[in-house]
Amino acid sequence: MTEKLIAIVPAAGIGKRASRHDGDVPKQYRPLRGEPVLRLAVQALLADPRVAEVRVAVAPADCWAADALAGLPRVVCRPCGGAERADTVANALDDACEQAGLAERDWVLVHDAARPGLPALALSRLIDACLTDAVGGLLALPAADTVKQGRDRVACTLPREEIWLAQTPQMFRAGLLRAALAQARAQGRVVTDEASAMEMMGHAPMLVRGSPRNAKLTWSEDFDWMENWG
Ligand SMILES: Nc1ccn([C@@H]2O[C@H](COP(=O)(O)OP(=O)(O)OP(=O)(O)O)[C@@H](O)[C@H]2O)c(=O)n1
Ligand SMILES: C[C@](O)(CO)[C@H](O)COP(=O)(O)O
Repeated sequence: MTEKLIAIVPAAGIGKRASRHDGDVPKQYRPLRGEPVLRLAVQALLADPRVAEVRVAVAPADCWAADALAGLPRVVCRPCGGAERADTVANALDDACEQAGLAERDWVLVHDAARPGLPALALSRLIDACLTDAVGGLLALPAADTVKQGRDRVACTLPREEIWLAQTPQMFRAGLLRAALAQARAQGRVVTDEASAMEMMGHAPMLVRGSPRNAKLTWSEDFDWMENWG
């Protein structure tokens, strides 16, 4: 592999939906099976030796990341957090270019700090698929249930063959992703994942099968079932 592959982990969120009380630590620092969620997410990325470095983007006033990441190899923690997830990722990409010489054609895996269960096989499936692709792609799960559209009442039933639920990591070339996030920001559009920004530029990211184990901790009760998942 001639181009470098690095990972960026946005970890600057406050975890509002997962907090039980005012003053709770953000969800990425809460323990799951005895380890901070962020540490588990970073370890999952480090499991693939092709990942040269994991750059964790935290809020400028963060006071938990250093402990959560202590002793892990190939990890850099940077105060790049922004107002929205996309701002954190864009800041971290700029920082990686300036600070670590990340080049336009290098590959970047963006992975949520709040996804501690990424299986090694799913990660290597994504990397294998994207390395030979012009654009890149993302892990996602095909819809398993019948899919309804509507708010309080069903407006229609959608063809589930075309519905995928986006996960992370999402893997793109650094230059293309930077341009896509900059364009979304300039147009005032808030994107919730990297693929959305790429789509707005006319690209069609590859859908690579993810894993139910790679679920995101979003709500407080997610900690209960993930803790007990054998
Ligand atoms: N300004 C932000 C917002 C989110 N994230 C990160 O993006 C990931 C996925 O976001 P989400 O689950 O929405 O986390 P939060 O924004 O923290 O959750 P909430 O919306 O409930 O506050 C998390 O690892 C979170 O730390 C980030 O780095 N910077
Ligand atoms: C990027 C993401 O994990 C894809 O599913 C997700 O969109 C991020 O979380 P949010 O709840 O949309 O903020």
